[in-house]
Amino acid sequence: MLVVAIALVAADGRVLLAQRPRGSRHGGLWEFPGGKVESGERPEAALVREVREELGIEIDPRDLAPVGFASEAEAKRHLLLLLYRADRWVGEPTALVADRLAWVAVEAMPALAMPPADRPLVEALARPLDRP
Ligand SMILES: Nc1nc2c([nH]c(=O)n2[C@H]2C[C@H](O)[C@@H](COP(=O)(O)OP(=O)(O)OP(=O)(O)O)O2)c(=O)[nH]1
Repeated sequence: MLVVAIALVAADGRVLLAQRPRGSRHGGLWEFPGGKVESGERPEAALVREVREELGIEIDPRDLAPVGFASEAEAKRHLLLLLYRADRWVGEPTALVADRLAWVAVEAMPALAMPPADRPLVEALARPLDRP
């Protein structure tokens, strides 16, 4: 299963997380907005579609930069999760699907309940901030 997700980075460095609806798989956990890539769909096009559906914002695919990926064995399938980042978008993100949204400092993410695959991605996101 190929999933694409986005780290929307605000001017103050905080990143948008979405809380998965209670009752769904991983319900209540905080994640990067995104979703499954459909058959024959370009990953970047899937991400542009997902943020439109879930957040009501528009992103130019040229503003998507790769951060890293996670490869995670699940019970009945294998999850390949690609994380991109974007510093530019049009519109104000709205919780159209998630229970709620929050702008979170990357340093605060390890304390949040997130799906296991997201842990290495949070580290990848934090890495550029470690540089002098
Ligand atoms: N969008 C997103 N999905 C994530 C993250 N981490 C993680 O393990 N996932 C998993 C949860 C879901 O199984 C899948 C995302 O697909 P989706 O959001 O379209 O899935 P869905 O609710 O339909 O869930 P399901 O069919 O797997 O039950 O990737 C993340 O940071 N962002």
